[in-house]
Amino acid sequence: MVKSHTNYQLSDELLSPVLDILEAFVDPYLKKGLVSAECVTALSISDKRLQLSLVYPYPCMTQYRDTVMAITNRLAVLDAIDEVECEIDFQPRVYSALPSIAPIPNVKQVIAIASGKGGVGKSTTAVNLALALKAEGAEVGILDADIYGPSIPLMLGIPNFRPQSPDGKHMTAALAHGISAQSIGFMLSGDEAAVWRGPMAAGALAQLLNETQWPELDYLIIDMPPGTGDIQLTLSQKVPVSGAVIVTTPQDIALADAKKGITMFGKVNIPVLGIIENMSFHLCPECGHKEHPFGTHGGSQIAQKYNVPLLGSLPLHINIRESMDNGTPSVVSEPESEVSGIYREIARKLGAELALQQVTSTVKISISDDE
Ligand SMILES: Nc1ncnc2c1ncn2[C@@H]1O[C@H](COP(=O)(O)OP(=O)(O)OP(=O)(O)O)[C@@H](O)[C@H]1O
Repeated sequence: MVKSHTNYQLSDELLSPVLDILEAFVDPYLKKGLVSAECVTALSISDKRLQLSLVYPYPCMTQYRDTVMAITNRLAVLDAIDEVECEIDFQPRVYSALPSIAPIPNVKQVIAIASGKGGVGKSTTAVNLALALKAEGAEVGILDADIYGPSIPLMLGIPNFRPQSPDGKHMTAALAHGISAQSIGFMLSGDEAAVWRGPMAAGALAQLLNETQWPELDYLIIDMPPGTGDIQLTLSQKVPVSGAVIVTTPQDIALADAKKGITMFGKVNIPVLGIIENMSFHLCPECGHKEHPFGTHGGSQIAQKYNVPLLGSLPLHINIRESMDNGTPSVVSEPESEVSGIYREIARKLGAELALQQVTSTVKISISDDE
């Protein structure tokens, strides 16, 4: 069946085997064939040279080369095709789990990164994840909503940035390592925000979010304040969030708090896209021995119990801390390292989970239309 968003200019005779081959290529993250996943947008042929356009709903630029090679090899078995020219693009939709809240101008999707408890590495994960999404081809911004300990200015190496207001209404965002950033830490000195009560803090954050002049962004990452209290709840109700991610360590206490986080997002109808287990294991730099200082399998157990994906597990690694302290997070300072590979894998999974959420919500709408 030819869908409205597709432009297939092949004879029926050729179209059918080409689509069969593309459908047999199952995307590892969407878990569907490329045709069912609606990634195949255009097909044409001239002089036995097939032109194929793929549009992914999640960013996966580091995989393009392998994907093109694999597809080309499979299509080359057809006699009618001598060469394949494959163009790949990434185009997320505008999507919020809370459609009653006005969208943020220029921002397609908002991802809240939360933790039930402080110190589990939420900000470290949020920053590396934002940079990993960028490395996979997305335009990304990050809002430091960790009002009682804004750490993103230091983590991105821009502690002295001060927003400007060219129009007297909006503030500029900082640009670091290719991503945009805004933080209460750019405006307040020392502990000024630490004395704010919940509603004041949530109000200030909503203002910071809405009054920032964000450039065109595919994803805005919000580094939430740690915990599951009033500020987090209010913030979740004021921001058009597309989905949330919970960062935890495998420790019992952190896991108990992560469960509270899942429950909190459930209350405000924000889907939890997955759990990231941080400081999951320690690799001895001397002998390579793997230790589990905070216990084992905690993240995967709660992921299973609450039926949310475990997006990935990060080691406790000195380079993660040191590169953050230097303002050049692992994903940019050591792009070829195993740790950066884990962050990029999580970024692809997260983008795909968001895309799948939208499919689920579209299905719900079309069912009610038929009634
Ligand atoms: N996987 C890791 N390996 C080594 N150090 C880490 C790792 N993750 C985080 N850290 C370090 O742990 C400390 C706390 O991390 P971070 O500030 O990201 O936590 P947080 O959960 O955001 O804390 P809070 O919520 O209190 O602001 C930092 O010094 C950071 O560099």
